[in-house]
Amino acid sequence: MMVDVVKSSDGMDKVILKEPRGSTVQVHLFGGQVTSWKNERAEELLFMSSKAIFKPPKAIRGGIPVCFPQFSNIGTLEQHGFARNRFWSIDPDPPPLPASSIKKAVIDLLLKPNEDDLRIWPHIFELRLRVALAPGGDLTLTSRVRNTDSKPLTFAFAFHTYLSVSDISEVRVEGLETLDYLDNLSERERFTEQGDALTFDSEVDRIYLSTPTKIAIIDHEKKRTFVLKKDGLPDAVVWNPWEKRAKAITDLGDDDYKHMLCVEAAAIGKPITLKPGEEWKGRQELSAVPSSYFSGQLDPGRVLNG
Ligand SMILES: O=P(O)(O)OC[C@H]1O[C@H](O)[C@H](O)[C@@H](O)[C@@H]1O
Repeated sequence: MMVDVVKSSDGMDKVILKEPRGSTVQVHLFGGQVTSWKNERAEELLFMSSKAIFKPPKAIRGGIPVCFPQFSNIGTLEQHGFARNRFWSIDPDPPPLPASSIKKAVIDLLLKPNEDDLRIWPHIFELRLRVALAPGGDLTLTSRVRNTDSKPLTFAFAFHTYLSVSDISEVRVEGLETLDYLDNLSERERFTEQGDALTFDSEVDRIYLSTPTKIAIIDHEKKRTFVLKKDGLPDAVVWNPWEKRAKAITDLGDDDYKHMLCVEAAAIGKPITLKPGEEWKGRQELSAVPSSYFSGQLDPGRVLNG
């Protein structure tokens, strides 16, 4: 297991995690943002925009930005909250790892409010992000928010995960059937998903409420399935901007929408409230499974129930 800190003169310091079979993860201290996750064949599993800007103070378009303490424009703060636009620090003395994590490459990042943050959001807190790469390449993100203030703290949270897909028209998402969702494209009106798996042929921007803990994202062309497991994050956002909106997003290439899908473990429908001294924990675990793993037969039922 290797953890390297790479200093950079442009302020974009990053951490590289490596496991013996060759998978790697890259985390930028700006935004506490995972910007790359590669399997042992060095294939990138996360989407990064062809026009991504690696320059503060704007969040990087791709990878896994953290939305905290607000999701989208649901609140008075900047879109998706300020955490993704701040410099985080490395915790040199993190709490001990559970025995099951001993073989992982791990880094703990911390975000505490600065004076500007306190002016716009008067709450003292500590947000810890643990990024862990397991032998074999599974990527686990664990966030902990501790209320270190003397009054209650209420927030929303999302791991805004941009998955890399070969062709969005060939992608299917399983695990969200029959659930209720808020449609961001119609003023967050509540709808119920029909029985079929989710496929894509136009813009999608939905907050699925109280989802199962496993979601499968099946990329037919690549013969690859991403399995997203989550804990403490009841909701799941699914977003693809499609052609027209992609063109309006300055740091997204015109055709980039074809190769990305955001599936985001989140707590939005019921914001989290912590009493003074309390701590909340949310976890998102990602694995990429080749379809040949299921003897050439993609069987998302097995992925979801296994
Ligand atoms: O452009 P950003 O602020 O990064 O937001 C990108 C997208 O994030 C989420 O997925 C929201 O549901 C979308 O409504 C939003 O467009």
